[in-house]
Amino acid sequence: MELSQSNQILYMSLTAILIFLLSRLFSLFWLSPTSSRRRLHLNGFDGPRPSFPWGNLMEMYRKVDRSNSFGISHNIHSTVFPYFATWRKIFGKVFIYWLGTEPFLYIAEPEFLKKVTSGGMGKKWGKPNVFKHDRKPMFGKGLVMVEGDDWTHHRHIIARAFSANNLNSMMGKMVESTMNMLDTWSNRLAIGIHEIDVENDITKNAAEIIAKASFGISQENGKKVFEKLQAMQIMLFRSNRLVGVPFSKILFPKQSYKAWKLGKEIDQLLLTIISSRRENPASNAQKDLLGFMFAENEEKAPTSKRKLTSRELVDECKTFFFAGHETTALALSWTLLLLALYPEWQKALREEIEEVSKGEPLSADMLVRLTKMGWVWNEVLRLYSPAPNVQRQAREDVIIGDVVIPKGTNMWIDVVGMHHDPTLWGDDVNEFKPERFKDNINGGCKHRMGFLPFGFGGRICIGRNLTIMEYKIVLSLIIRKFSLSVSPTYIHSPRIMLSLRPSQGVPLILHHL
Ligand code: HEM
Repeated sequence: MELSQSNQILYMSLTAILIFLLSRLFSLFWLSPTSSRRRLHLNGFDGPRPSFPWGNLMEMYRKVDRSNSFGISHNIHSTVFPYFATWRKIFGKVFIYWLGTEPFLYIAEPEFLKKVTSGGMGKKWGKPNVFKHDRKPMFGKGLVMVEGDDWTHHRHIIARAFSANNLNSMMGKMVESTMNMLDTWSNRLAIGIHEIDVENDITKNAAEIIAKASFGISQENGKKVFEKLQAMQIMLFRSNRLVGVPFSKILFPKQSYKAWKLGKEIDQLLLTIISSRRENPASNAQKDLLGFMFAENEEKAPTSKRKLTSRELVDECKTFFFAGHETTALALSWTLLLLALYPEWQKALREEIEEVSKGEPLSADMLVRLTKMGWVWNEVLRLYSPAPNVQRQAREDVIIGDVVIPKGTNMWIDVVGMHHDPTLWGDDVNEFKPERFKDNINGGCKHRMGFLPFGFGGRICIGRNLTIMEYKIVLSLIIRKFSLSVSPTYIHSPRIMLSLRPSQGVPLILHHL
């Protein structure tokens, strides 16, 4: 009798817990998104109808033929974002769509973007939590992800580590890695292989450069970190995550476990590098970002100021690797393709390099004088922006006049959409015309927030000086030595895989000059 009574109590308690959990889940994943949707709708934001629990993901993942069978067109927006292109025709340049149960405010209208983010509004936006979870193995609590006072503190220390002097001291590492890549290209040419998938090699080279620049790979542990970071990159890249869908991680347990395990190994190795540098201050003086952050952290920061912990330094090293190498490699790969397509620009840049360097090795001062290369850089970032979108999430209600963007709403800025918008750039928007940047740093865009390859506001990319330096060095070394033309096997198939990639590689035909 007593036993059955205690069984009954246990049964009732379990039922109560289950009902409580189910109602919490119901409220979190159904009631709360539904009420957000109603609020957004009342504030005039329309958009495609979401379904539970996918939101609009099913329409977004629908297969479309993305290859451009009619030759190479730079009019890529409807190829890379077919769903946005369709919804824009119906709902305009600002609307709401859903990733799972997460509302996203789509923006391809720079004036609207300015209104909701400028002045005091900037502080109301953070980074979307939904991506923080998804990208944790890559960025941890590095600069890309932190917010508030933590962000100010990290940004301050890291910005100083990225000073012009520090960056200049890294030039040698960039030249060294690139020369090794070019030697392998020469060897292939010597045995009659002229077709090279430059994207593949450029990405490996950029990964090596950023690893050297971030934490050094001359020692065993550095090399291991580099290899594991590359393995993680490939794995995360292959994983098809259902961002925003509740519990979607449990659908991919093997990948999640592998990413977690690799992440732990990388952390451990980086922690070992950091402790060995702490214990041996002589090796601390290494000219890489970790060394520079150490210097800022340990020596220059007043003792009263909080320092970056070893754990935070680990996350920053991973952040530099993931935020820095693929983006730079893509800018270079798209550039090589465009220079192969437009030999007159290849020639112009080659002449400029010779004029500036007079055959001498490049110095930091010479890089600044490669102005035409600067126009090409901007034009490539405009047409094929490696970072195709910028995101934020409202940390509190954002009120502009009568319109309220409720706390928790994510913002998705369609950079590709704005960079290809004829109302902002004119009828030649889809043409490769580097000279549009000749007398205008905004390339003649009618709105200063219409050209955003590096994001905007306080969170603008911290690595942009490093990346342009690497770009100019690698590109100069390549076009000084080789002529480039497009291989008949090239298929123009730009695709979004986190970044904007040539999904079938960039096979080019190379010849020694
Ligand atoms: C062509 C190359 C690159 C492109 C197109 C690019 C683009 C971007 C964009 C769009 C953002 C987001 C800005 C925002 O949210 O408003 C960003 C942030 C960031 N980038 Fe880059 N990036 C490049 C190279 C690099 C490199 C080489 C590094 C480091 C070595 C780097 C490190 C970062 C970091 C740490 C952030 C976060 C900044 C913050 O939140 O304060 N990036 N980048």
